[in-house]
Amino acid sequence: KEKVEITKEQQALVKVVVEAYNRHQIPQDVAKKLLQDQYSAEENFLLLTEMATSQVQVLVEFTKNIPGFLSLDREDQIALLKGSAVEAMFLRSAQVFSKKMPNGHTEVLEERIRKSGISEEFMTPMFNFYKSIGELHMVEEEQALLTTITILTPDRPYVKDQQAVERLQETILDVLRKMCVLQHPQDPQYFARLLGRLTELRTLSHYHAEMLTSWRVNDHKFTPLLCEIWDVQ
Ligand SMILES: O=C(NC1CCCCC1)[C@H](C1CCCCC1)n1c(-c2ccc(-c3ccccc3)s2)nc2ccccc21
Repeated sequence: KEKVEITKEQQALVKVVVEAYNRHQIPQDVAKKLLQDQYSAEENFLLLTEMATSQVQVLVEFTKNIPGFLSLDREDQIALLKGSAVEAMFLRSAQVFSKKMPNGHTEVLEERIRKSGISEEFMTPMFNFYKSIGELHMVEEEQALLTTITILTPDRPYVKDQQAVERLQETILDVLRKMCVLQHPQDPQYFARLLGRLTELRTLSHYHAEMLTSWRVNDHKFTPLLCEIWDVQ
């Protein structure tokens, strides 16, 4: 039975990433806001564009703290941000949805999202993903490292030096694998299941542009930043 141990520098890396992840989180209040009132499709669309815009800004700040990210080619940094922003948004949404809430609140939140204006056909894949993330009961280190692994995906469009990104991603994968073994000794498949969620996340993210254009509102207005990130308009 191999003795798994996290090295000093790996501990330091996790600390930097988790602190940055927690520091750069948009206020959790989106769930609270949604629980307070039932909004119209227009108000929900506006809320999403506001949330998404601040999430992208937060993501940029977060990546500055990923060891090695700023040493990548500058255009590759942009390509990684552009390529992972939607996935990071769905992953964050899943984590917000899976947070422990008082009895009945999750059901209300689900109802509000179902009635938010997103067309029906996307609800099943979206909530299947949210629930599969919830079932993992990830600790915050796992959430932060999984988001980092998503950002450091080498095969995003327009990435030139894929090897450099692969090296950074492998560093994070290695420490996450060890943490999973230590955190979930009874479940040797846990790390594999965690990575399997990233495949589900990529599939869900394929629908994002259609989810936006089919939102039940008359006029779909996007900020220039979101046009960049969301491949719309
Ligand atoms: O505010 C939100 N998400 C924030 C994004 C940034 C990070 C924090 C969370 C939205 C709201 C949904 C209801 C209407 C208002 C917006 N949200 C979603 C999304 C469903 C579809 C989404 C999407 C994204 C991109 C493209 C096409 C579609 S996001 N799932 C949630 C689960 C729990 C709490 C909120 C949740």
